[in-house]
Amino acid sequence: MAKKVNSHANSTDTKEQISWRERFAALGNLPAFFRLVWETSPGLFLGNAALRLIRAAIPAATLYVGKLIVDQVVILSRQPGGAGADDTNYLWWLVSAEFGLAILSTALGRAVSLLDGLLGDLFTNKISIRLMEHAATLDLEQFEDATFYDKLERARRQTSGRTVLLSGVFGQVQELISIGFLAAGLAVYNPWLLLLILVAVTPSFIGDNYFNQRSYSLSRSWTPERRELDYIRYIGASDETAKEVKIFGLSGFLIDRFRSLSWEYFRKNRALSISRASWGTVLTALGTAGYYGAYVWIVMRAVSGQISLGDLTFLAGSFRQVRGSLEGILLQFSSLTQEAIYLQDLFDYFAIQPLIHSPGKARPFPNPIREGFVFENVGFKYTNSERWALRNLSFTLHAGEKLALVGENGAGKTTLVKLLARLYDPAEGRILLDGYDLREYDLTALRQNIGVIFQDYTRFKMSAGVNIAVGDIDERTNQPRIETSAQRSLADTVIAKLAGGYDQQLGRSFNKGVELSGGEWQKVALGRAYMRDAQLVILDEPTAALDARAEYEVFQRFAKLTEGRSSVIISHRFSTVRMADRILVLENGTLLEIGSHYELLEKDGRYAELFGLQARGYQ
Ligand SMILES: Nc1ncnc2c1ncn2[C@@H]1O[C@H](COP(=O)(O)OP(=O)(O)OP(=O)(O)O)[C@@H](O)[C@H]1O
Repeated sequence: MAKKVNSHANSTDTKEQISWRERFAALGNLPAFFRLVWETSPGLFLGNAALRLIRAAIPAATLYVGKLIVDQVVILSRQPGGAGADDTNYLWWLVSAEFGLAILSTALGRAVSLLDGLLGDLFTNKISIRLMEHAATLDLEQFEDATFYDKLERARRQTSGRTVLLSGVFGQVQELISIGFLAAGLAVYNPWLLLLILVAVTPSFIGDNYFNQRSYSLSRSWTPERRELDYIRYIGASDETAKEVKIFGLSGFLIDRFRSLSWEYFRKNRALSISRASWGTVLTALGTAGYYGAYVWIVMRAVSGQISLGDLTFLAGSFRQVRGSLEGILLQFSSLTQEAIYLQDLFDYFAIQPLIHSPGKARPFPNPIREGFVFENVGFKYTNSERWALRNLSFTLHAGEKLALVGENGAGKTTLVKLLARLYDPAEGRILLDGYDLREYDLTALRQNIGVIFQDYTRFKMSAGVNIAVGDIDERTNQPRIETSAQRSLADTVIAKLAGGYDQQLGRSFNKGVELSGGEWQKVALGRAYMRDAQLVILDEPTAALDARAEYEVFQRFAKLTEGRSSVIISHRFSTVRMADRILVLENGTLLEIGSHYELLEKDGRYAELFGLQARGYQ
């Protein structure tokens, strides 16, 4: 599976240096990016573009009006005897026009930032939702892959940072149009001026590109460490870990780790920032020299009378603006390509496809299940592990049968359950349901028909009712059903004690949240198993935290309520296990023995040994 994940990876995944070709290639992500922005809000997108277009024309227009003003002033001042002072209508009209342009420019600037901000917020929400939607389609195995996590982390960072790219690209286009207007004016006087500008800004452009590339490489190569920093920050200051951090006195250890890791990153980043700032100063000075060279040329032409004073102000102003804008564009270009490369991470993440999915033409799920589940030589190995978690496993879980799984820690019990629910697919052999491979059935139907409560079930920091309703979330408003499920799992007595009843917020993270004890949480989580009419109910050590009386009662009820349905129970308590129709004993991922409690005792094998051990402990 890791191979599959990696095969989607961009080539930049494995190396930290990005070539120019890759930079330009990354720009290919822009159309897809703009499609996403467009889908976010066509209205805001169009409005933004239109306002920016108008704003792009303002600098050239302002400069031109300025030129007309200067020329007019010169004409009027040359009129004999101050006669010009009486003929100022045109002049004032020009001044008002320039004033109007200035006001318009500010207003448009504000409007554009407003639209940028709104569009950016909507876009961030949209990407966050897409991120979650996509995560929901992916395989559990993909989540357990460190490369995947790095990719997910980089993609997640895209959700907030992409608005920079948005206004960046829009700004670029606006600047380009602006330059077009101004350059046209310059070219009328002397096209060489344009060339001079290009030459003047090139050094700082190249320099900036170089440093952007290095900073991207640094940040990318530090993705795992950054994740670790986030993780340490979280466990160093979270309600879930506070207890152990205090008791074991872990804060010093955590802070030291955070300090050394973050300091190392800071050091590397600082070195880069300093050399970037120094080089930036030198290279920009070259650009400034180019500008003043051209300025001298323009001034000399004005002195020799070849151009008017108005022309001088227009040319000098245009030249300064074009240089500034061009420098901005070229600088932005390098950060734009960098942003576009970051975008690649986002699209890479969206491109990861789950390997576990429904077949094109799915077989209808049997209702009721007639024969049951048959494991045929099933073997499974976790991606990040060399060991077989399960191997050569063959047995049948008959329809309506109650099967208990027994085995030492790490024997493979939970793994077996995950294969039944198709959280993973076997690497070897196959699992049949009523004679057909599990992979031939619709995945959603399969999951709907299997209810699993895992030992590491999630304690959702939500209301008590929702914590039960997650067993069948579509029924979350079905209060009678939630309450019946709670009664069946003994959660009703827990909830009766809560001030807010079923609406009581659980966990301390949010306002007025109440924390439950381990056993109380377990009773609530167990309620999830009863929310749906699953044909196969699996409880993976569901009673480990329950007291003896509660456990006995839970299983009595469970046996009664799942009568006629198949169930799998994982437990280390033999008082529970012996209630099952058959018991499957696993050792190191292989089947050691299978049979009823009495059959296995008679056999006097591992089960009998373990049962004897526990029974003696109670004597
Ligand atoms: N996500 C995982 N990635 C890699 N290895 C795993 C993963 N989950 C489990 N394993 C390994 O697979 C083996 C079987 O684990 P499994 O959780 O199925 O055992 P178990 O019988 O349920 O144990 P326990 O009684 O402790 O719950 C163990 O060696 C474990 O280390």
